[in-house]
Amino acid sequence: MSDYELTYNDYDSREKILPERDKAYTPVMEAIGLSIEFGGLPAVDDFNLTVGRTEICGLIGPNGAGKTTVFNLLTKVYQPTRGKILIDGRDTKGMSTIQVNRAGVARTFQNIRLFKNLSVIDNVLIGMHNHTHYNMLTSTLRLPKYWKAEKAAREKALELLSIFGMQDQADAEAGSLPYGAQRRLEIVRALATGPKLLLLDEPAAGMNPSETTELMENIHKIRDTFRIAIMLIEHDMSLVMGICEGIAVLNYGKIIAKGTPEEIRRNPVVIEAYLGKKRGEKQDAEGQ
Ligand SMILES: Nc1ncnc2c1ncn2[C@@H]1O[C@H](COP(=O)(O)OP(=O)(O)OP(=O)(O)O)[C@@H](O)[C@H]1O
Repeated sequence: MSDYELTYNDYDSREKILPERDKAYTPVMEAIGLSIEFGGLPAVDDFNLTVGRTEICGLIGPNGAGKTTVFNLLTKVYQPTRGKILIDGRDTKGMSTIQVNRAGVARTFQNIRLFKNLSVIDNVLIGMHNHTHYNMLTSTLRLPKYWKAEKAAREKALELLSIFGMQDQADAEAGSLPYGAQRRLEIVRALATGPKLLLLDEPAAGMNPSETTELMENIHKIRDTFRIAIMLIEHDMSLVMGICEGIAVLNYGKIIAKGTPEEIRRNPVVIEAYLGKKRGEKQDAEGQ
């Protein structure tokens, strides 16, 4: 048995890759023995992962490995067959997608899901409204408290848009934005829900290299400004290796390695299962 096999799912070893600064705090997310089956086939199998409060963590693996399913479990789109998820130390068993969002988990999707006919700022305000507190009467009668809350929400939305330099596009129709800007808007909308853990599903998909570099800077900026954790699924290895502090590698629903970018890069199991497969795919393509 190799060293890697010994440590895959060893609970204590999961703490070892947390950034030093996060070790004294309750992890923002702990998945323990998380599993889900579809039609008797495991899509995610005994998934164990701890994410530190301010960590940028990558989830990588070949197509169909189970990465998006993990995000769907963390956001309660699916309930697990076995195992549990703690958010900020709190068991999320039985929570709905809205409840887990209120508990601090927000996400973006592989395929952009904006309200394309609404303005940029309205898309952000929708994210915020889950968390705006005034009663039906205040809202229906447009009482002063309503206008005060709306003004504060608008100011906050503009501030969030300014992270990506998008405040001047606030009134543009979301669907009219270029592709990269729509992806950035999705991140702003997720941030508007005030998450402790932001899940980004392939944030760099379809972006050109300069947009990707800018995105990497912005992911850092978001983490540093809001002091939150970010977990991302990404096929762009330069982005993953460039910004993630901890990386987990999935293959056929199982974690086959966890470690720092450097550890992952030289892990023979990963090279075989993931990078090796890519090389094989490339050879197939070249052979055609
Ligand atoms: N609702 C579902 N019903 C049946 N099977 C599902 C369902 N959701 C996911 N799966 C299966 O679970 C497995 C993992 O899929 P998933 O989309 O999580 O992979 P992935 O790693 O995100 O892949 P990619 O990188 O291509 O997005 C696949 O075999 C998929 O067909």
